[in-house]
Amino acid sequence: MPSLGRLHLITDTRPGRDPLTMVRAALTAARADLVVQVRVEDSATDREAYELTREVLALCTPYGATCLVNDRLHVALAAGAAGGHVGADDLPVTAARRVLGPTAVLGATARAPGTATGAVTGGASYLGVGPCHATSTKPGLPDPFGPEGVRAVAGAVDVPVIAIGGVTAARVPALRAAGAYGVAVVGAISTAADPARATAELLRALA
Ligand SMILES: Cc1ncc(COP(=O)(O)OP(=O)(O)O)c(N)n1
Ligand SMILES: Cc1nc(C(=O)O)sc1CCOP(=O)(O)O
Ligand SMILES: [Mg+2]
Repeated sequence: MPSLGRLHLITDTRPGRDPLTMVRAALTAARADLVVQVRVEDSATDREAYELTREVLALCTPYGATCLVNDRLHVALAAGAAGGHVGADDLPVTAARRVLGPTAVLGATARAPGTATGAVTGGASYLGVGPCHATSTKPGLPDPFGPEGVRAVAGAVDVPVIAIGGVTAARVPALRAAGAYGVAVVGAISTAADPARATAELLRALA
């Protein structure tokens, strides 16, 4: 299984956003250290998800960066991505692992230690743990649980924990101290005036 990068950039495909420009900018700063997770709106078609994934892969490959696909594992496989990420409304982790095969990267969302240990037993290679802080990027999330929520999950598992939700460079040290291996962001890069610089700041905070 490939070693996992510490900085995960999740594509921002809300209306008016330009995910490919954001990915290009982040790659210039992070190169092989970046993991790009292709996440599309639920209303997007599989064809749109596939085409975006192929475009993201074409950007990532020359840098040696990793491309994952959120939710739609058939798109990940068809496009040739390194793996996928599933949560409570997606395929169960054991089924996702069967779909992707033994060597793919498989992320699973875990908000509590019990879910986390179950996901690892089912074959997750990393966990997305959040929301750590309040976020306006995704509606309907439970209340943020801060670094202490990350600590509870990280203490229960032996796979990398990727903290998500309202993550900024300034918040990275506390999340790392709580046991996060890395972080996943949307807004910290996609809404930054200078996305490449924002990426470099996140990487510095993670080092
Ligand atoms: C790294 C990471 N962590 C958590 C999530 C959230 O996944 P999920 O709970 O399935 O919600 P959606 O992203 O599908 O709306 C994630 N995508 N990545
Ligand atoms: C897609 C997603 N999932 C979350 C979770 O907690 O499961 S938080 C989130 C959005 C993260 O965006 P931002 O970095 O802009 O806060
Ligand atoms: Mg999902």
